[in-house]
Amino acid sequence: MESFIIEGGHPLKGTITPQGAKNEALEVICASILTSEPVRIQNIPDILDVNNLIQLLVDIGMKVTRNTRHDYTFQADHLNLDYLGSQEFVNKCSKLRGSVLLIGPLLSRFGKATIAKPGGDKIGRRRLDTHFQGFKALGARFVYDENRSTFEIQAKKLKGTYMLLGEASVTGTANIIMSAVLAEGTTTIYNAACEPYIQQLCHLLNAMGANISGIASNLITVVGVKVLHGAKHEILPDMIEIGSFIGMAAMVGEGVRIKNVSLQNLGIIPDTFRRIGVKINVDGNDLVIPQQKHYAVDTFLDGTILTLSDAPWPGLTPDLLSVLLVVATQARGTVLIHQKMFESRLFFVDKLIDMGAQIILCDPHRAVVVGHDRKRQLRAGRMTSPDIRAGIALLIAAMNAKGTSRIDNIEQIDRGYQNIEQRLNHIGAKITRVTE
Ligand SMILES: CC(=O)N[C@H]1[C@@H](OP(=O)(O)OP(=O)(O)OC[C@H]2O[C@@H](n3ccc(=O)[nH]c3=O)[C@H](O)[C@@H]2O)O[C@H](CO)[C@@H](O)[C@@H]1O
Ligand SMILES: C=C(OP(=O)(O)O)C(=O)O
Repeated sequence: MESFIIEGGHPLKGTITPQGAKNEALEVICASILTSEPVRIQNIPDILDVNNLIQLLVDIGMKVTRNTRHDYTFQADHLNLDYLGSQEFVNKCSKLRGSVLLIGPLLSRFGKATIAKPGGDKIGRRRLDTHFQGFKALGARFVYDENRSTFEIQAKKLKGTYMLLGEASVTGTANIIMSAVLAEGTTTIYNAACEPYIQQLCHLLNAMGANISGIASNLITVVGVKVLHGAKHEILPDMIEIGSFIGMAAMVGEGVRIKNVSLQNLGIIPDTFRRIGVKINVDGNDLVIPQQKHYAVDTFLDGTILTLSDAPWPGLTPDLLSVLLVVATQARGTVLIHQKMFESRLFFVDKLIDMGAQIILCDPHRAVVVGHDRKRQLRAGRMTSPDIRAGIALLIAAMNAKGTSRIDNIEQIDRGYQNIEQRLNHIGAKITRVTE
């Protein structure tokens, strides 16, 4: 097991470039299953979750060529679907959430798939109902295999239909779109998720010959086609990593430039940081976060306490609330963080309270943060990373704290942040990776 040792109090200064987006990578890599021709994908982040998914695809028989570190070609001309029946496949799926994204393309192209319990952050209930709803509406049948705790899913021919999703599930929408592209007739998906991850998936699928419209809205229309072909695609910068960098630049920065952020795809993220007082200057496609002695949390127009809550896109992504929360601990003012989607994502605030932050955890979904306005520095501590975003939030707290902190279970952080200690050390941090 690896840990980070963090010497607090070293400011960040300089330029940092975001990696490609984890959640988009998981979707578009899986889309390559839909054709026997080569699909080339650039800007793939070199992170645990993505590498585990690529390994899973290799195990199924995908030909994978690594052109350069972040540039791959995938070709699914001879897949070994028998592997889906192995226990090894089930075990590997349980390591990452993204494994659930294999189902749509396999069902679509080969008429069968296995639904094994996916892994991912333990941040509360993570239902797959929306995925099932979509597959069922398209005509798939499910058989539960008690021995393996999997669902075997089959469909001779998927048929397009209208569906109104129970909730705007991100991976659910991706799966349904990938099932519908080769189905017979037209599929209309209402209450679809429309994150940039989904938009990018649709652009790739259209480049492969699919017929998808309504991209970026919650009403997606997919007219089925007979066959898809190869294409080339570039993954967007990771908006969650960009948000994490904005947070650390505000709290421990002395002037940080975040390069090539693709501003138009960040949605409400920059303005949300501005609401807790963070100054963000836009310079072309870069964001520049100046050093700020103090930053003050806004109030609502009527003077009441600001609430930041998550919502399906274009609302605020839940994946940045932990970072916003930690940044608020040194702001002037008070903010209520309301994590609506997940019920176990705020418990990490106990660690921040141990470090001296003023936080009231009202219930599993809501925490009130009363900022110190930098009058009291956080204390160093020993902690463990419960999930990927709490992990990065604790890392930010540790960089800000007085003394040396330790974060265990950093595999959680490595799932989504590429060489994070090297990249942060390059701009001034003092973080060491230790193995124990
Ligand atoms: C690999 C991947 O892409 N993971 C992302 C994806 O996970 P994932 O696709 O697994 O998450 P879903 O969008 O399915 O749902 C997330 C949770 O929110 C709830 N829910 C969802 C939609 C809604 O309108 N209301 C609601 O309450 C669901 O019941 C579930 O508990 O989307 C999540 C929500 O943005 C992100 O945190 C994850 O980083
Ligand atoms: C929750 C997340 O990841 P996953 O869905 O892979 O668990 C995340 O990226 O914040």
